Amino acid sequence: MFGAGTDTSSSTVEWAISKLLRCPRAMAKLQAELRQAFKGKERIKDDDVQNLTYLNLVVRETLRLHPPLPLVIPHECREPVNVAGYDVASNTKLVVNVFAINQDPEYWKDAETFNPERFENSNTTVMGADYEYLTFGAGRRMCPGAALGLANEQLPPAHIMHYFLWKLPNGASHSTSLT
Ligand code: HEM
Repeated sequence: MFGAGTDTSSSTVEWAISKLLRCPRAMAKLQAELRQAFKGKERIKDDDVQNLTYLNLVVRETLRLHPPLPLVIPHECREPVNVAGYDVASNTKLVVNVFAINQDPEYWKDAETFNPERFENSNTTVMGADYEYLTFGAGRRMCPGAALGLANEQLPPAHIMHYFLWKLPNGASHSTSLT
């Protein structure tokens, strides 16, 4: 529980900052949302960030491009089954490549681009109902901490982006810097 619930969140916060640094448009939009929401507030609390639309989109898009578990925990098949036309023998260990699925160009336009707005009018849920977004897995073994995980991702980036101005060091360009 500790492993599953800590590294997942901290790596996502790091990726969110990295993505925003390379996408000044999204960073400016997020900071505008935060400044508007926190006007006059001395401290930002959990409750303050739950309904921030753009922050939520940034987190979802970061988790699409950088799932903390790019290959989910292996699952072992207990009996022979046929999945989507593929025969899977019993005792086969299956490893789902979430990283590849989350960026499959068949389902995602400009799949590798960081674009939080793609979720604006989208019905894709992050909770395992849509198999093109598998960051939390799906089915009966999907992540039981998904709601907590998502909630954990909101406050740290909100603080970091609200209280500090960020830019790449030594004049590095957005397109060439490493992520
Ligand atoms: C961004 C945050 C998180 C992500 C992306 C994430 C992702 C995942 C994924 C992909 C799995 C494997 C699903 C599968 O095997 O099909 C998993 C399993 C699990 N997660 Fe998370 N997780 C997150 C946060 C958390 C938190 C906060 C907790 C608990 C406090 C947690 C507890 C667990 C546990 C116990 C399992 C094993 C479930 C099982 O095997 O039945 N996770 N998580």
